[in-house]
Amino acid sequence: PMRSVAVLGGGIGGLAAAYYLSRCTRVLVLEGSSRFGGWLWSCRRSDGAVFELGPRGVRPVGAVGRNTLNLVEELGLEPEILPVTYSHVASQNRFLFVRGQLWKMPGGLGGLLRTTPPFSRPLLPWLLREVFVARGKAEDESLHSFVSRRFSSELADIAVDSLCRGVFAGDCRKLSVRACFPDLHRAERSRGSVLLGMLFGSGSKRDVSPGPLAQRAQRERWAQWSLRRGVEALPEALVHHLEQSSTVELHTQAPARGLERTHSGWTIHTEGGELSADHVVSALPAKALGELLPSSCGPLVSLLQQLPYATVAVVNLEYLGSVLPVQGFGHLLPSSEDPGLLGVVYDSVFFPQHNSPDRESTRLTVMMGGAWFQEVFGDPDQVSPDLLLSRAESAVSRHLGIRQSPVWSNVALHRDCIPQYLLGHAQRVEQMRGFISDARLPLSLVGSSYDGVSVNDVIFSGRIAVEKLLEAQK
Ligand SMILES: Cc1cc2nc3c(=O)[nH]c(=O)nc-3n(C[C@H](O)[C@H](O)[C@H](O)COP(=O)(O)OP(=O)(O)OC[C@H]3O[C@@H](n4cnc5c(N)ncnc54)[C@H](O)[C@@H]3O)c2cc1C
Ligand SMILES: C=CC1=C(C)c2cc3[nH]c(cc4nc(cc5[nH]c(cc1n2)c(C)c5CCC(=O)O)C(CCC(=O)O)=C4C)c(C)c3C=C
Repeated sequence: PMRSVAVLGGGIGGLAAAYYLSRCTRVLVLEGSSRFGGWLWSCRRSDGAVFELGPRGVRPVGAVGRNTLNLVEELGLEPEILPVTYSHVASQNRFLFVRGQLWKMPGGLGGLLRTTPPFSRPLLPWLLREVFVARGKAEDESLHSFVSRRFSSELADIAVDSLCRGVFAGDCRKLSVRACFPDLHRAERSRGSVLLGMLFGSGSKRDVSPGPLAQRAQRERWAQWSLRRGVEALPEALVHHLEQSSTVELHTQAPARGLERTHSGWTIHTEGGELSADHVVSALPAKALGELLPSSCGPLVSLLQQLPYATVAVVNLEYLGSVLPVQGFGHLLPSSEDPGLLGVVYDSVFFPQHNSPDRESTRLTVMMGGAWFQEVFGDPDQVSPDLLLSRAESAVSRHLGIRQSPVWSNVALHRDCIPQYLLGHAQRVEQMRGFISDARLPLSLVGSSYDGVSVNDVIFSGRIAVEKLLEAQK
């Protein structure tokens, strides 16, 4: 029988797993750093302004989106929620910076029928042609190759290249379509076409029934949401909830240093001594788990070590007044335009509630590096924050014509913050889980390293792991 579970890692994945576990067993959460939340990190200035250092918007769509909203409601966070609807200018206007200019991404039927630069042809004929393109034969394929084959290489070079930089900070020539956009892969497999998959469904996995908040999101057509005190309020509410429970113990500054198999489970080595647990839920980055496992888990360790990560520099800037020449969610750059500069988010457009109440200002976030970090900026340990700040300021000036200097800025270097699901990722994750099941290891894999990187995916991974664990106990 399972009497205790140790959750390693107190990011959103670990906290979500602890939340779902706390109803049925004793839980110990070990977080290595001095705070919970991992990459969910909101900088709250004393005047009330909020600047996001990590994620800034969560999408309410799909089973995973509904699941997060159900959690938000259960935690009593509904009064804190800041929705952005589909009709909002931030959802309608998405920009690309190509050949030295900003272009609005085409939308609606008119956008599909007309030639909309930077594309050289209307998009509709490419979409219609896609229905007749034969299924791919390979087990997995890069996103660039998938979109070039089924749509057009121009769409892959510009739109998909930029999109992958704005979600994975990664290179679409190396990222896996099956792992990064499983719906596209499934649509081709089941319907023979992405378009037909979108129209008629592609046999997606589990569903989650919407609670009242998720129903409200559907009714009001939310495109994304945040919280009044920033997205970090979500892990904070989870911690607060878990602290009330007599069966949960939470520790920060408690990094796991090693794992050893025992007859009934694991011994966990920490700086403060040894702990035991019947089951371990790892919500650590894969490579951190790889460093903890014993030599008997060699094949699993080698699979965990094959997952690379990208480093992103995040520069938050505040300008006095309303200085943007366009309104929208932000702009992305394809790698051919400027490999080191991923894009700029126009934070004050979609969440003006995070502006300082004392002055009218424009808040922007410049994101740099990603899969190109080393090539452009060199060793992350050596790069100076001043250089990153000046690259960010000059991008804002060049892309948006904003000549004034920011009145406030913050530079953060997020080392290895986002896993890169390269070709074969999904098969490797299957092999990892196969090894765990064959070796009967009391171990679950949760977090952004395996089944999706969005906040929604990571929370859902915690829920699924707990459900599988409890099913196996029956
Ligand atoms: C800049 C940026 C922007 C993003 N934007 C969005 C967005 O807009 N929308 C969205 O949905 N997603 C976004 N994401 C993705 C999302 O934020 C992450 O994928 C998600 O937060 C990862 O959560 P996690 O719990 O899996 O991992 P983490 O947050 O990495 O948590 C892992 C935890 O484990 C701890 N740890 C490490 N080693 C040990 C050890 N040995 N012992 C104990 N603890 C240890 C770490 O300190 C950390 O707290 C963004 C990510 C970044 C970096
Ligand atoms: C480290 C990874 C990410 C970088 C770099 C990044 C840059 C970036 N993002 C936007 C605007 C939005 N991104 C949104 C969602 C989103 N972003 C990331 C990661 C990075 N973004 C993830 C994992 C997600 C979640 C995707 C999902 O499937 O839910 C959103 C909100 C949703 C939407 O409207 O699409 C916005 C807005 C810009 C402009 C940018 C610039 C480099």
